[in-house]
Amino acid sequence: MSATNETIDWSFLPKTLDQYEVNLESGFIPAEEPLSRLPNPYYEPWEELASNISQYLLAKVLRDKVKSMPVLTIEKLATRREEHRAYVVLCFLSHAYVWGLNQKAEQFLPASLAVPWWNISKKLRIKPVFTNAASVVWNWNLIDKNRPIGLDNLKHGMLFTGSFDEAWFFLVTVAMDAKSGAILRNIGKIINDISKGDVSAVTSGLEKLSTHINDLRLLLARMFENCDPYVFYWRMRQYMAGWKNMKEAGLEHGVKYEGVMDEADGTQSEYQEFYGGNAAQSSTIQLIDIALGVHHYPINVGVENGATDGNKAQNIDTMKAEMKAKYPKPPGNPFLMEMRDYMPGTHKDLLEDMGKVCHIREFVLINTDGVSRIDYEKFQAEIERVSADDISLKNISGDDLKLKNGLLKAYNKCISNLKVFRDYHMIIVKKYIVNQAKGHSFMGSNAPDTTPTPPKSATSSPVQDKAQTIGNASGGAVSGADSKVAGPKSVVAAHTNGIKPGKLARFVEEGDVIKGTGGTDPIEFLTHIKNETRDSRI
Ligand code: HEM
Repeated sequence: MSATNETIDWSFLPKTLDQYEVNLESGFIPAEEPLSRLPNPYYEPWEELASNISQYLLAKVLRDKVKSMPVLTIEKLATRREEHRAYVVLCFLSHAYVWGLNQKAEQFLPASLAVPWWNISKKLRIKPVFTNAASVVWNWNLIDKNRPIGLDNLKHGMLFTGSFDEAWFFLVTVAMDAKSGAILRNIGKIINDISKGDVSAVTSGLEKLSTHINDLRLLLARMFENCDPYVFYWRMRQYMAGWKNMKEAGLEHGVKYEGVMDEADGTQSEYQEFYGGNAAQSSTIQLIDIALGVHHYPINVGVENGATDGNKAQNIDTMKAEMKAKYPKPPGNPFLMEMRDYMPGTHKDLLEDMGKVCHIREFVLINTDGVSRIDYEKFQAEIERVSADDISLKNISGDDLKLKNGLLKAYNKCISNLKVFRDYHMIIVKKYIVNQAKGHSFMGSNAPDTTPTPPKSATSSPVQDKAQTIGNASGGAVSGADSKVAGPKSVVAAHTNGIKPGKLARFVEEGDVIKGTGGTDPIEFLTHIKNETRDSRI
């Protein structure tokens, strides 16, 4: 790996980048590709199931095979990469076991999966549930080992369904998370430049960061190329779901990890409830929020609510102050903060430590006094907090208006691009979840116009053809070329002709809340997060 950090002094962090298990090429994505099989034959029972997961699901024999599998120890895992591989395999097998294929959800996870999964998760300091680390961070391979990570050089790792759509969903996220190498490098450089008081260098660092954020959006837009919203919603998504607030899917109390003992009293542990896998567990976007000082609050305490009426604003100010005391560093929103427990422990450490030393926003606030249109007093507290930490961010740009304006513009461009990224993500959520659940848009042929249009092939995918057949068979519910459907009931009718939706993949009526795999009401939650991003412009 080429050393790209010659000019960056990382001593502002208490640990080395190696200790955080990040690198400056692919960031949170490991420098060395993950193992695609555990080398020790002792783990053959896991690997045998792993290499046949979709076939065993289809034949409905996976649960029996898991039940007859021995309980293996994790003590024979010899390296960190082996530990990662073990976690990935156990995540996929356990979620396949619990959710099944068109089967009732299973609330008891046998010891053969539960015990090693619990232990390896503890060792990696991550939740024993399917996460972004399992599907993305430790679950890819390179086609050509001499070329860098990119969508044209990635092979998928483990999958539940074995479909192109699922592979693409994970690989797009790998490619996005791999951008965190350049982002991290850039943030490190900006922190160095701040300590030198070099406004021009900070400005150019922020300009680069705005480009990186834009690159993330362009990658996200490529989701439509090979991941069909129909397949995503009706076929894949259920496997990523967790067991918190999952009563309607048959897991009212969560899942019991058989053979896992309560550490306090040595008895069988109780039902466990964990959120499912979702990209809010990607450390990359949190790193950007931290870098830019974009603070998020619990729903209804957002910055955008502060301006409405006097009393409300006062209450909100109090609540905001309380939340800031509880979560002083961005992102701050309790759900986003909790998602850090679903990241590899070392990545969580980096985000926490970075939050303590990254004061780009405060630097911009101080050095754009007089040219920004903000009410300066409103941000006094933020600046005071930094001073209280004994960090000097004195005004070094003096009266140079050109420098000040350049800095302001570069910072605000980062915020705008992050807001556009979140706008775009919201479009994805509507297409991939909301429209599917409401039966408004059956297929993935309608990508938004704002970004590269999906290739023609996406409009005549095998899935779409299948849907047309089904539609015709059930009385013409699917209306021809653009695959729009009349509404949920007609699509339910279509489904009874072969495709059987699981409990999680289901239609909802107008006004019903559709949950994300992370368990949020995604539209309310994501609107809130993106409005706070918008309001962070200065
Ligand atoms: C088909 C594609 C995707 C869908 C349907 C989707 C859906 C969602 C949903 C529903 C949430 C709310 C949390 C929950 O309850 O699950 C969420 C949050 C989030 N997603 Fe995605 N997502 C997709 C792809 C991605 C990708 C590729 C990324 C890139 C890293 C990403 C980044 C995020 C982030 C960072 C959040 C937390 C909110 C924020 O910070 O803006 N998502 N997503």
